[in-house]
Amino acid sequence: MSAALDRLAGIDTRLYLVTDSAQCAEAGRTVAETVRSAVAGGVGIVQVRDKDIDDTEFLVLTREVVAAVAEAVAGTDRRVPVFLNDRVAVAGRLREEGTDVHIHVGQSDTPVAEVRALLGDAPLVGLSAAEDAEFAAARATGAVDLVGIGPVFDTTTKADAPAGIGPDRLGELVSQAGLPAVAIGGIDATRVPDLRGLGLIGVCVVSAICRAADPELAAAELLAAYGDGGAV
Ligand SMILES: Cc1ncc(COP(=O)(O)OP(=O)(O)O)c(N)n1
Ligand SMILES: Cc1ncsc1CCOP(=O)(O)O
Ligand SMILES: [Mg+2]
Repeated sequence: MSAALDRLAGIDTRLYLVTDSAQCAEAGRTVAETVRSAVAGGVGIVQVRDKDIDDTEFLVLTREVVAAVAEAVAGTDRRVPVFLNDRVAVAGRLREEGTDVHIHVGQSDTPVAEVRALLGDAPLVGLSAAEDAEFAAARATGAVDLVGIGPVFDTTTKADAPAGIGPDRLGELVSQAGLPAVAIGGIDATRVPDLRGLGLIGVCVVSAICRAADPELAAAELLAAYGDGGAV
């Protein structure tokens, strides 16, 4: 666990934004504008997620997001990593160009060992996991930096998501995980207090920021409600 935490050094993991291009557009903003504002409000990790565009469009979108993060952190010592959802080939292309991007994969996506074979040791790798066998397999690879557990609450953002597991079950899973863990699914500022003290390194949101009238304010409110996450 401590080796995995070492690889996250310097990152404020408490608030992790996963982007949704359609939700940002409905709110009247680009993804990049949303990310710039949310990072200014305190988001410490960004994941680019869009299931409706091809790799070329995803490459362009990710470049915009990387630039938005750089603008938001300019003049500070903040390290705000950008993860790509699935798209290992796009991540490889960006890394070859010298852009420091990272990868999040699910259980049905490119296997973690393959991600490492393609991208090497440097990028952070996140994996969705929700049961003991998945955590054990993740630990056995020695290649997973953090796990995403959820949905913790019901969500409409991810079409194929199962029902929320609730904070109590989440707490059990976090203690089984043996890896740094973030929670995802249906999280907003009213629910964040229920996720304190569960041993998480942070919470992930999509709609709570992408649909917000003011992403900077939404991020600041989420962080105020989460605080230090509660004593681990
Ligand atoms: C941080 C984080 N945790 C979980 C997920 C879900 O990933 P996955 O199960 O691969 O589902 P899709 O996001 O690909 O629909 C995530 N994206 N991020
Ligand atoms: C990508 C993903 N994986 C599990 S739930 C989810 C979507 C979470 O979206 P929201 O924060 O809007 O409920
Ligand atoms: Mg996936």
